[in-house]
Amino acid sequence: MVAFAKGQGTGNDFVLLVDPAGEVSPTPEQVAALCDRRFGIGADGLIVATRTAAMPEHERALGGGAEWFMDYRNADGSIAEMCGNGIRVFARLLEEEGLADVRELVVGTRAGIRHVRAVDGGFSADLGAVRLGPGEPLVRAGGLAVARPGQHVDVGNPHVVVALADDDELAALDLHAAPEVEPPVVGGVNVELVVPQGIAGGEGSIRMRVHERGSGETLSCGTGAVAAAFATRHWAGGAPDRWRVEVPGGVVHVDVEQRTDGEHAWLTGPAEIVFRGQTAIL
Ligand SMILES: N[C@@H](CCC[C@H](N)C(=O)O)C(=O)O
Repeated sequence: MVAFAKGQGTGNDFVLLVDPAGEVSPTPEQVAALCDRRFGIGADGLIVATRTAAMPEHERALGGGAEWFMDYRNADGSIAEMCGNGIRVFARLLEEEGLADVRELVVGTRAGIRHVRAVDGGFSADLGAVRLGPGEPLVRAGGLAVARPGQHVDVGNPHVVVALADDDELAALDLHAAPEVEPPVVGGVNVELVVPQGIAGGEGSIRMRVHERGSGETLSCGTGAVAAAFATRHWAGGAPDRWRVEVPGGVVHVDVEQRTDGEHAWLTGPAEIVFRGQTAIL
């Protein structure tokens, strides 16, 4: 039996393992079994907390500086570079286990080093330089009569953001099947469907639903909220720098920070561990 924790951030939920020495190495089939909502624990993804020193290839690529590595898998067992909600839940787990000082935490990920800070009610994470991609993919989603143009956004992992006309159109979407993106993105893509709600007092507001690569429709996606904020800000002409993103599971905030390597996104939101147990799946 292996000890696990279950955590969530705005309803994006994760099975978490603490595996300091990197001994567990779950197979894709085991990840899918853990995340299965009927036969397993149930989650949108698996997060394994491992000491970076136990993962020499990642330690070399990151160049040191991060004691802990967040190894992220989607619910279907596929590997993802980054998880914006997951990194806050990861920080909460390390805090509760007494394994790190989370007032200022440095985390190794497949997308690079990420900085996380404890704030009132949750955590803020610098998700790095966000890049808008070229081209205008066409997206077909269940419930939309015609294909809509999208915006590629790289948040360390790939996203396509599509603007919808209004909240009724957002509510009527059927995201049981993955939206089709044309031309297709090799390796798959996360798709955010957004309705801009306006700008007031220097803060933009968006409502969003998401279909995550490897997990299906989820109640929230942190990197997706960042992608949605950056695409909407781009469509609005490059401002404002603070965004409120409402997802089915709650609200997160995105702040844009100008840095020498580009515009960084700070993602702020809640994170909690909801239960712990032992699993026979591993
Ligand atoms: N839910 C996450 C993103 C998880 C990875 C994503 N499904 C992918 O495959 O890139 C988030 O909060 O960012």
